[in-house]
Amino acid sequence: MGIYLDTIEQLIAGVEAAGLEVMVIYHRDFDIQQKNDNSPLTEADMAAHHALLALLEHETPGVPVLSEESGEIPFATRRCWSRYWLVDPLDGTREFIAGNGEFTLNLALVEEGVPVFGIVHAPALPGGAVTWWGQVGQGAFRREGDGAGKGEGKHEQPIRVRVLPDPDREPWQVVGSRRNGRAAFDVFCQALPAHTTQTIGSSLKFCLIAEGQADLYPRLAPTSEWDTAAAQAIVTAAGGQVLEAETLQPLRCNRKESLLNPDFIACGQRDARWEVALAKALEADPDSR
Ligand SMILES: Nc1ncnc2c1ncn2[C@@H]1O[C@H](COP(=O)(O)O)[C@@H](OP(=O)(O)O)[C@H]1O
Ligand SMILES: [Mg+2]
Repeated sequence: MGIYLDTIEQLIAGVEAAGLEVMVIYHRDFDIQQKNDNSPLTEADMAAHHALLALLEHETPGVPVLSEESGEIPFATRRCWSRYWLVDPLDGTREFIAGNGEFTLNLALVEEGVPVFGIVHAPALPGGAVTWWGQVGQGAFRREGDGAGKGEGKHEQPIRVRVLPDPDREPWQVVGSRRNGRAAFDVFCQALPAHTTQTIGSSLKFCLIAEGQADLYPRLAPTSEWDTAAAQAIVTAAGGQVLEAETLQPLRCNRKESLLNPDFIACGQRDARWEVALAKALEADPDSR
């Protein structure tokens, strides 16, 4: 079913506007609270949450919305949703607090458990704001600018994953979290052919794969469905895949009571050499993961 182009333009404009609200808070002092799971929550998470909920209600009235900052919605209710919005208003809250710019606003449309459309907006990158978006089967795109004229003027570029290079000629590029799952990431990398690594916060890791700047993102540490759905749609639309680590089947949403994802790997292309490395990392002592 997906979503029409004119609605996509309105949604991107709305996400950029929410990004501008977030940036106002980023540049001033802000409150930080602790959530029940001990993760931090800032004023910016809530400002983006409210802005994105209002946007979705306006653009697609009647389509249910699940946001990281919504109250819990029982599985008995959600399992009846054939189509819904899954929102992470501010992914990389710890990076937002650290002030390193590696945070994103995330909007995914999920149909029958499959993320089919996604927007990831990074308002605070060193070169200025960037938005990635993609619709499965119709391509993925990258545009620069914050929606208010800053950094604008460059055309939207179609993006595509890159062909996995011969590592003897060009090392594979592997991306990982700054903070989570470092030990398992290292076990995985040790079993790979020639490669370089980069750590970066939030769903930006997937966007690097979608635009062919990275080849692999192994995630052998917890995430929730809102952390991955928008970026999975973009990676898939760009020709890549996001696969459960154990089964190498595409990651799916809304299949169970818990919203936690299994371990997964995002890739531009499958290759037996990294699949062996992944199996080794999964076999490693769980305490080191
Ligand atoms: N123990 C845990 N359980 C569930 N999700 C976790 C987690 N530790 C980290 N995360 C998720 O990892 C995200 C950060 O990813 P990364 O480490 O790649 O930057 C967080 O996003 P939020 O900032 O939206 O909370 C959070 O959802
Ligand atoms: Mg998140």
